[in-house]
Amino acid sequence: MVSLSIEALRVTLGSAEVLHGIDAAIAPGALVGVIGPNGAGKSTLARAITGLVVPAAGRVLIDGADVRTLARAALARRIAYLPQGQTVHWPLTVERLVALGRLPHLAPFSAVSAEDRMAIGRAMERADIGDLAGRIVTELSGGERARALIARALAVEATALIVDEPLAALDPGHQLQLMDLLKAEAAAGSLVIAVLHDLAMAARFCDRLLLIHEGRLVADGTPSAVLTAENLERCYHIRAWTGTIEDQAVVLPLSRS
Ligand SMILES: Nc1ncnc2c1ncn2[C@@H]1O[C@H](COP(=O)(O)OP(=O)(O)OP(=O)(O)O)[C@@H](O)[C@H]1O
Repeated sequence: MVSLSIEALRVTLGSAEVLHGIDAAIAPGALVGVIGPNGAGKSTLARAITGLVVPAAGRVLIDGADVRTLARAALARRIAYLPQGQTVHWPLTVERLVALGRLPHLAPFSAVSAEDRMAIGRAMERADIGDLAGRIVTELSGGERARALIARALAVEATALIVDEPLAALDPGHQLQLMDLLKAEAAAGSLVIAVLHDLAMAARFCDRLLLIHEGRLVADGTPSAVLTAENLERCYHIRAWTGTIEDQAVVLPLSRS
């Protein structure tokens, strides 16, 4: 069972320290949301977990191994990562793009196997993009492209999945579908972390929220424990209505405070 441990993590970008000592242990089975205002350090945390930024201090362990010591391909097989606002510059078909998710599994110059093709098919089905398979990625709408990129991350079939603001380009139906999918991935035993701006989606779907503010983890717990009036005021400077509708948690930002 995959496990992730973030220990006293400090990250400096340019001349400024952006993360000031984050500690968290994350296990599979729960959908973990990372929330916080713009510039809080959420993407930097996601990048540090995936070994893309070097900590100034502290470390990130996956299954007890420091991510900085793992070879890129080995790490890419363990952690699938969908960065924020990713674009595609090459006129690939959607199916070819999704197939790129299998790269960490391929030996140099080897062909895609039957197992890879099955993983590609599963990913396309889960992201609901079967009808886009032959389309050229650069000719897709923003939301269609976002779903194709999600499928590429799913095609890795890694034990951990980290997605950074995956809802931005999606319509409400596909937002709900993606959150259902992330929840199902977690329930099936994956370690799933989603950086989210949508507090309503975070409240409704996530089992645990990490609230980052000015580079510090200021709250860590269930949505109702984290999305308190005090935390929303302190970190987002907003007042919000929180409650339940049809047994679903709802957070509705009302005004700036
Ligand atoms: N390459 C860089 N060099 C210097 N500072 C950077 C760099 N990248 C990010 N930062 C700064 O680090 C801080 C954290 O950025 P980060 O992208 O992690 O925030 P975030 O919480 O993901 O924000 P958002 O919600 O706006 O995406 C910000 O103040 C940002 O300006």
